[in-house]
Amino acid sequence: MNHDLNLPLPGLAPDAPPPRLLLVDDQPANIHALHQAFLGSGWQMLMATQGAQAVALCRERRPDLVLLDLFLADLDGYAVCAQLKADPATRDIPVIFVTAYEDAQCEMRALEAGAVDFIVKPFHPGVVRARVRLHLSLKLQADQLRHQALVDGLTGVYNRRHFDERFQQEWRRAQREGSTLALLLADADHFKRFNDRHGHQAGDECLRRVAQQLHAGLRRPADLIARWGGEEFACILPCTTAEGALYLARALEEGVRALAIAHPDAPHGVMTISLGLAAASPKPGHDGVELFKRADAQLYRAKSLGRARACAEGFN
Ligand SMILES: Nc1nc2c(ncn2[C@@H]2O[C@H](COP(=O)(O)OP(=O)(O)OP(=O)(O)O)[C@@H](O)[C@H]2O)c(=O)[nH]1
Repeated sequence: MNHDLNLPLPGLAPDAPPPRLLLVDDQPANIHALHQAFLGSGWQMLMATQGAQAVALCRERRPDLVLLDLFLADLDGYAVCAQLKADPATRDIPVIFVTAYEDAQCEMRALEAGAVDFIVKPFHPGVVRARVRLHLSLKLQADQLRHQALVDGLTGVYNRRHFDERFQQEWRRAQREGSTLALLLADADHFKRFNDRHGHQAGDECLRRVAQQLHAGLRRPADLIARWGGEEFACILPCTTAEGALYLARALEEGVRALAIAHPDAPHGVMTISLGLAAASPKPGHDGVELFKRADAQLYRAKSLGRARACAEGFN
């Protein structure tokens, strides 16, 4: 039993899945020896005997850490590490080299290629575990910080900064692919009155529930919701026409209404939202500002028609 593996891993949330390690070595016996070092950890082990296979596994399965042999039959470890560091999807995965070459030049090259550590074979299993634990916990803590930077602290949906970035990406993608992108703006109705009657804490709780309901109501993996500010939310709906977005917006409105959050000072007696949306097939040289203006005008129309509804251009 490796007792050090039973210690809590700093940075690993209690409900998080177990960490995933990728072991890369052209000799199955070496993979077996590394694997033995982590027996009893409950961690997930992935294995590769070739460099290209290791890179592909990193892209597909996103391990939390890679233990990488220096000499492989196809790509050498430096090339594997450099490829991982060059790809935004894999660059944050820490790489530890494990090699029989106790040579300062090799170690320098490994660190220059982006490795976080260098272990010489034959290794002591306890030392490998200690180093892996250290780099794994640093990586998990960095993951948490990266995640917090994208998320709105109150509601748990994405924040406006992340929304702006993703909107630009989706806008460019729609330009390239000639597809239609819809933008949906949603605003809680008479929210000032809700705060005034129930207090800000209850207002915050209400916003959390509305945000989670909106999030749960999005149907496609590429759809994204963010808190746009205050009591307003924005959704990006890639590959969606105005008609499709209106269908979704109506379902979102019904979903929030069905939460039945008591709001005695609002016409329906419960919290409702108003939504405005617009869709565009972006042309080269156009930015998304106009789309925001058009969605905002429809939100204004929904408010002025009595709230608790969704409006889109060309639809009553
Ligand atoms: N509790 C809480 N209130 C917030 C938060 N952000 C914004 N608000 C409040 O939301 C209210 C928005 O008020 P208004 O913009 O007048 O809109 P409204 O009362 O919702 O009225 P309509 O939008 O016209 O239906 C203000 O009282 C803000 O203080 C927040 O994070 N928590």
